Amino acid sequence: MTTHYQTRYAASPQDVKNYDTNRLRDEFLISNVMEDDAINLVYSHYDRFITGGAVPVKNELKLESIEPLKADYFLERRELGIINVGGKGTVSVNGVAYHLDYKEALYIGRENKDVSFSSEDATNPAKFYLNSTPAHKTFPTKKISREDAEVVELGALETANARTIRKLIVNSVVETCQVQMGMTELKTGSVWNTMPAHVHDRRMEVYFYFEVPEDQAVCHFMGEPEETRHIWMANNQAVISPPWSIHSGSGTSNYIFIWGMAGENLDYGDMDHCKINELK
Ligand SMILES: O=C[C@H](O)[C@@H](O)CC(=O)C(=O)O
Ligand SMILES: [Zn+2]
Repeated sequence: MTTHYQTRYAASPQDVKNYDTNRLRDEFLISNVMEDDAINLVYSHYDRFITGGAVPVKNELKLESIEPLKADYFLERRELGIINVGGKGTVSVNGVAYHLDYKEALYIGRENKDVSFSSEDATNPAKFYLNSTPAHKTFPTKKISREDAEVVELGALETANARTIRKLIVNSVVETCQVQMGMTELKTGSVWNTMPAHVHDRRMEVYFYFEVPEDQAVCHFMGEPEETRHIWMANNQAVISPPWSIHSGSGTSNYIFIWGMAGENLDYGDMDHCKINELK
């Protein structure tokens, strides 16, 4: 068995107010995303968004359906976004090979039966980060290289939030039903992401932190703007952000993270910003 999955249910902000540290982590933190020779998946009831990782080392890994989908194959009614955060690797889609270098992305449309993952070099395996959402239509599979990304510079060194946003799987770059993904890289000396924070009640979001140095951590903030909580996170961990929650982090060093979203619209800019001095 190389595929493991967990189910996470959706929670009301009224309930989450009462969660202690462990309960908050059990509901929202995804601690084991990347495991050698395994596909690890978390099926969230927020927009039925699946977060996962595939790390082929000795063997090629096949994307298999999981029980909650009640589908003959994984992408029967779903689409999939992938970003490689490891060594060079290949995603094969119905026999067509897509080579993904570090930080390159692939969008796979609905109804592709055979998807498998392999690494070029077992000593430096590919680490495929996966986000999948229900899809009503089949859009073409497309590789998105670093040059294809829409790039935005945000923040400033003075406020420790200077960062580069690379929109990889967004509707100006590739057609999707609902999944959107991109990558945000903090400049050296900058530690704050998504500050000023925002919410978008129309979409849930998942953050996956990587390139966090071994002895450092990211303190991720969640919750309604007037009722925030924090989750300390290590390298290669993901966190689910409910639609009603802010999603913003501060690291003890700089780091990179992948954001993935799904929900009501595909409008990246549709955010309700919070005033920094009004956060509680
Ligand atoms: O809804 C959009 C997402 O939260 C991220 O793209 C925000 C982000 O990467 C940042 O500001 O650092
Ligand atoms: Zn957001």
